[in-house]
Amino acid sequence: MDPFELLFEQLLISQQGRRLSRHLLFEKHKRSVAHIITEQHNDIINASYTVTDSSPHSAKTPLDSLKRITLSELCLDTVHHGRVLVCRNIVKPFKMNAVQLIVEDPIVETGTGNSSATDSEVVADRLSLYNFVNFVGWRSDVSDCLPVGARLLIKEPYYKMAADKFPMVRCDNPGDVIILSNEQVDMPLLNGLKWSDALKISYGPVQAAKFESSTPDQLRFKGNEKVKHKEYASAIAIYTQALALEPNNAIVLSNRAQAHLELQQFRQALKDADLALTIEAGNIKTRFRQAKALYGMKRYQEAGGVLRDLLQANATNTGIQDTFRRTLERIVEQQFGRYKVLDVFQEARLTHPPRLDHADYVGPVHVVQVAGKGRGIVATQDVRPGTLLMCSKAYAIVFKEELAKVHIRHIDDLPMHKNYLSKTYLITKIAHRVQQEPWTTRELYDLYAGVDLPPFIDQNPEIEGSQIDMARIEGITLANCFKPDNDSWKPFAELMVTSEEDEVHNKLDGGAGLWILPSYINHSCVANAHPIIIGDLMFIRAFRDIAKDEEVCISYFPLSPYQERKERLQPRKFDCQCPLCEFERSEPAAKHTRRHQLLEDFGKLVPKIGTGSADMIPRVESIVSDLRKTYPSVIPPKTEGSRKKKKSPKVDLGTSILPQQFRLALINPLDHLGRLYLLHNHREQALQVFLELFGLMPRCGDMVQKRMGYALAISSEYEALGLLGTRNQWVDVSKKESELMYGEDEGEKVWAYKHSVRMA
Ligand SMILES: C[S@@+](CC[C@H](N)C(=O)[O-])C[C@H]1O[C@@H](n2cnc3c(N)ncnc32)[C@H](O)[C@@H]1O
Repeated sequence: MDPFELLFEQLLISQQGRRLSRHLLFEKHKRSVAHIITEQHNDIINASYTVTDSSPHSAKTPLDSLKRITLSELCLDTVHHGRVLVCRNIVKPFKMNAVQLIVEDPIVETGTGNSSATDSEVVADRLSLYNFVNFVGWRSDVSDCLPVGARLLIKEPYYKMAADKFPMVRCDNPGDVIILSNEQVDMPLLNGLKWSDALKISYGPVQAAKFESSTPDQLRFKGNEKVKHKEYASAIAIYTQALALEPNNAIVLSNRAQAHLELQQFRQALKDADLALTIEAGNIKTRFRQAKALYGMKRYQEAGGVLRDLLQANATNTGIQDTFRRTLERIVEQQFGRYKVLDVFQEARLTHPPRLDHADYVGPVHVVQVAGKGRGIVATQDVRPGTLLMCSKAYAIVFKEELAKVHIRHIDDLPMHKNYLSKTYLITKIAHRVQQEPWTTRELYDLYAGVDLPPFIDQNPEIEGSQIDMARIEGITLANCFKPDNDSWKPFAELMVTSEEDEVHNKLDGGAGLWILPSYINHSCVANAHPIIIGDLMFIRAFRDIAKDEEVCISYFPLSPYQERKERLQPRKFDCQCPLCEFERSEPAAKHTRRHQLLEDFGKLVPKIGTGSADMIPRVESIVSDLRKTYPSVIPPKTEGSRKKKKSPKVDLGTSILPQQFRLALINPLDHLGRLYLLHNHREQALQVFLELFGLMPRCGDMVQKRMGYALAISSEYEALGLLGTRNQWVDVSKKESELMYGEDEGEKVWAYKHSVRMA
């Protein structure tokens, strides 16, 4: 450390706990910027989010009712309810975990021509804007959005001691920060206030009251440059400055619409395109942008109308043709629930990350109150197995492949589950979406947020401004997120407890996503519906007949023995009342204990079974035999004699769900036994085991997927025995299960595709 730095450090330490002087504020700021530049963290996505307390502050009082407070009046460790801080940014801000600025108070004009303070006496302090998720990674300069001289209003500011033991003004909710535009300088709150001349001294001829002095054209070119470099947020900020000078500039409006489209801010894009078209109605580029915005907002019919008009005048434009074709496909999906599932699968394999362009569909279901469960979903008519109940695109999603670049940075004493990369990143993504699209806040905040948070009660159909309530977003995420997985379904329910566990889980972290309508579906171990996630789309189909007004349930985890299911539900704090749970609860406790013991013994054998040693066969057979004895009506295993007859048993499609059929503890050991038999060429025994396994698995939850696999394994064994008729019968059974999962039209196609992919 050079002598100057040492001296500086000592100075800081001696000042700890006290407000930093302007000079030290600037020094500290400069050092942080230098640190960011050296570390070059721009490509790392910082997934940290932060809440100040268990319930982070977000101001609810309207601005008009707030009274001004100055920096010098702020008290430590206090949220200043009913107050608003008027301040001005005096540095190029940077972003680490938060956007960091230095702000100063205005000067009060006394009316005598004198001011209440001289420039050098004006109080300045640090302002940290957390959860400003516009930018990912670290940025040494974010002055495009918060330029030097920008005037800010901070609603109900929180003044606290930062980790470095110096105070700062901290704001957790971006909705509490108002960046004043040039036009807003006349608001009553600013009456009698003026700003010091210090900026001119530090930054040369900066106009303290203006963002930048350029012509609209200069700003447009500058904005276009930002677009070229894909810096869309900055481009929007610059176009906005241009529009402040020339509000009816149709080109700038149209360009800003394009920048919004790039950021998927469709509503803003539409607003700009609509306005630009009132000025210049015939502009094809702007009309096309308008259509794209409508498409992005899932207003496919309207988008189709605009595109049809455009095509009449521009029949050969391939871009418009392609968007029109896609729009028609979306209309069929949205209105009739007709998806080309196989195409969706292939799209998911080819798109990285697989965020797919498809419509949402709401089938014959709606949300109602369900006794003892809060809200739930019921069928609005009788539905058949395989019927698509809904298809939903994730509100936000993090795929496994995106995690490599994600980084978690610890700020406060974060609870351990926040170390779980994908959940943490998902929470910041959700916050980002709320910030970008505040009109989606209501549908998000209406979701169940866990036992500790009361229902969201803001009655506004559209919540004004962005209300980033990180505690609520966190609660909603933890209560409702699923793990994405092509062709799988695993809901994501576990909570992290220890750091060692986090380590293990981080390695297994497969991403996380939040889907709005599916979040209303309650759990049943013997669920009648099942979600399949392809890319960021969740398809939910009925697996059995569901009567009108019957509740639609999915299983939140794979079907497993009672004890395991009970443990999986424990963090969710409810007891499942499904017929299977009730049946198993009614069994004598001794049976559960015995099964549990046998499964533990089996668990210890698994590593040895993995070696494939033939010695393991009698050991597993013995455990299976003992497990059978713990169930009431055990089907006797086939005798050697009956197997010799090579008669195929009747195909049981398992459509009835009787709790007594569930001999779940047998599944895993039998699966291993079947594989061991195959490995040692005891094919007939393997066949008997697969047949039994198929019979053990009723049509619910993950069992359907497994039934498809076992039916196929059975068909291979019959083929080996030369019983081709029976083989074909089992191939058909396997395809039938696929139809349940992917629909009658597409089930067989997907089945063929999946098996060819598996073999490739
Ligand atoms: C994904 S949400 C389902 C929708 C929720 N019921 C609501 O009102 O928004 C999960 C929460 O619903 C409740 N829940 C789900 N299944 C349940 C069941 N079988 N019995 C009781 N409560 C259940 C639990 O509170 C659970 O944490």
